[in-house]
Amino acid sequence: MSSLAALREGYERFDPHAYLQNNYLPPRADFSSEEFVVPWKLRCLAETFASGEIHGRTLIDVGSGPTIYQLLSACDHFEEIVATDYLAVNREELGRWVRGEPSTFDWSPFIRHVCKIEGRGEPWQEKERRLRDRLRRILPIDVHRPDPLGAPLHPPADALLSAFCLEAVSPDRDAFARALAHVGSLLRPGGHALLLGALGESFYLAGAARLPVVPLAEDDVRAALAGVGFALRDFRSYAMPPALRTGVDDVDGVFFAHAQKPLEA
Ligand SMILES: Nc1ncnc2c1ncn2[C@@H]1O[C@@H](CSCCNC[C@@H]2Cc3ccc([N+](=O)[O-])cc3CN2)[C@@H](O)[C@H]1O
Repeated sequence: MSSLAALREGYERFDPHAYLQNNYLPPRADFSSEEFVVPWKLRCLAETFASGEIHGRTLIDVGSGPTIYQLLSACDHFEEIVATDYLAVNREELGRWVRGEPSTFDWSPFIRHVCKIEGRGEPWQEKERRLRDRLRRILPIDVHRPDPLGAPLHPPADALLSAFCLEAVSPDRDAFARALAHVGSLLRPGGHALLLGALGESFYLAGAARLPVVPLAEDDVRAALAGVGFALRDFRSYAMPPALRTGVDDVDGVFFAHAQKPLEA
């Protein structure tokens, strides 16, 4: 069986609720200190969007999984957010949240924290409403296809965001670089790409699923972005403290990269 086929089979056992518990409840989702990983991720995104430089009509989120936290600062700067994922169970989880259906994951601690660090005194319910209003499409995606959505995105995305997806669905660094090139084709020339991902991770758990991950070093991310011709604008990394090494994966750290697709193709 090819490594991609094995990955696809592994994802059939992916449990969104277990995944959310593993990564988006304490201890990792502890908002008491910026030393914890979730506040660090939210700050990277809030600070990047605070410049006002990144805005437009459409932002696409690649490999959204069952999470929306990654869109909380972005949603103020785009008319439409397009979420995507490979698994129907994740797309359905996102749809239930957008529709405000009961018994979906409680993202309010994340929304409150983002409103706090954005410092505009915005009631968190307004941010929640804005994201729900603007998250208008939830599409299937396969980053291993040259045309990940199966058809071009109209209009092309003005910005692309992807959190913890590409390294978790690529058997090796070359596949990671190819997936980046594929998703980069969804972004208009001059558009901004924001990537969050795992460093040094070789596996993670999501219920019955144990998924392989290509362990990346910072330079692998930089090289992949250079390889697709994107200009690196910002690169930050976070070292996972022992208290957050809970056994749900073997992540050494997290990276945040802000890059820009050149105007001329
Ligand atoms: N071919 C495909 N194309 C696109 N998406 C695909 C494809 N196959 C699966 N997918 C889709 O991609 C997946 C995205 S979730 C990937 C999880 N990444 C690893 C996990 C995440 C995580 C989160 C937070 C923190 N932290 O410290 O804060 C650490 C870590 C490290 N462990 C999943 O939604 C699947 O459904």
